[in-house]
Amino acid sequence: MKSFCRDTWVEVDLDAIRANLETFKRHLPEKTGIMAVVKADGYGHGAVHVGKEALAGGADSLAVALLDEALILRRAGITAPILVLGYTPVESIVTASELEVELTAYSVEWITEANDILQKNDHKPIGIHVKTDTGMGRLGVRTKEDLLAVVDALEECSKLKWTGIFTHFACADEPDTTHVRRQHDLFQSFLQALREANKTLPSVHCCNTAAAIAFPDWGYDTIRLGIGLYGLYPSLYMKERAEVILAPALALKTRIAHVKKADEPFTVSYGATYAAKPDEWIATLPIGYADGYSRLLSKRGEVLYNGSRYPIAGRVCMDQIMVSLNSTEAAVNDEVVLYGKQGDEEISLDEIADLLGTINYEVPCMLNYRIPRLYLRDQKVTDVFHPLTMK
Ligand SMILES: Cc1ncc(COP(=O)(O)O)cc1O
Repeated sequence: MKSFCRDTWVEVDLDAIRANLETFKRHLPEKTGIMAVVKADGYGHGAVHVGKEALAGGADSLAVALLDEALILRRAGITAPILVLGYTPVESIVTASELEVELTAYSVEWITEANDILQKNDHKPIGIHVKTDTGMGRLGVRTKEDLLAVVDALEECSKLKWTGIFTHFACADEPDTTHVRRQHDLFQSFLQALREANKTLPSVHCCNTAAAIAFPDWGYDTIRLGIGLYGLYPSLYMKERAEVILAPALALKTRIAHVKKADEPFTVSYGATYAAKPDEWIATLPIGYADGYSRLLSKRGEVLYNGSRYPIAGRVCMDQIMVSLNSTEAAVNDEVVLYGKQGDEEISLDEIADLLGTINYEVPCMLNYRIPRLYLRDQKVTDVFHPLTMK
């Protein structure tokens, strides 16, 4: 029995995930590992399936934003190292210990309190990656003095092990490299300060996708590969550089739920903002803004049918959209592509991002629990996960 009852689905090509990983492995120095970033449910692609595929393809570890996201991966049987990149409230430290997940820290007070909590009931020790803020202005220590104080505090802890030091770049995807080079110089000065204090450095990492493409020799021990793993470029500039060729892994598809030909003019959707012309075919598709298909695509977005582009007619509804097929006759259950390729045409996530006035990262992250994910290998469905009906 099919595990979902509405003919709208995301397809994730696991061969593309694997190929993108291989592309970065070839691009990077041999000694540099890959930490697959699968936060935000794998940028909307499905953290468990993408995480398992990345690890099978040679990634050394996974990264998430939240401890709760690490919990889902552990529940799915993933035993590989997982780093939580964001802030974790110290009250959750026991959960991290039980899950054997590494956390990010940058505060002596947090470190001391975390260690006290773990010591109280002799919990398992956990690994800590120290975050340095070299110019992202988000999380991390900002001075050598604070960095040394944090590392000294860690070395006093019996339940916290210093296992990493990292920073995050704000502008690595831009043509002007002034900011990213300034960040990297500062990061290097932090590393030098630690060496001068006779500290043995643990795992060192600083590159996201953009920095891994532009500065592969900044790979250090590992890179944190996010958007590139999914076959998307961090910016148009990085796409045009084309130093690495990536394969988009995600497609969004649906089937026509209803179709009619206008014998006489009629209006379409809320607000009656679109008037169907005589002999125009209007198809209704079962997807809407409650699925994460933005209402901002009203009257702007297009879909692919029989390998051609057709415009959305009127306003995107909560659960449905209408498209104008012009004079093209269609039938219920015919397949329509909302994101992805059909024949020689493609509606890319970059195109959708432009229409929405955002970046490609956000587009797949918007696709939510109402849309099942179908995982493909050799263009055949090998697994289905439906967040709405499967726990
Ligand atoms: C700390 C951190 N590190 C790495 C990433 C991945 O970035 P890309 O998706 O641009 O590769 C995100 C992030 O928040």
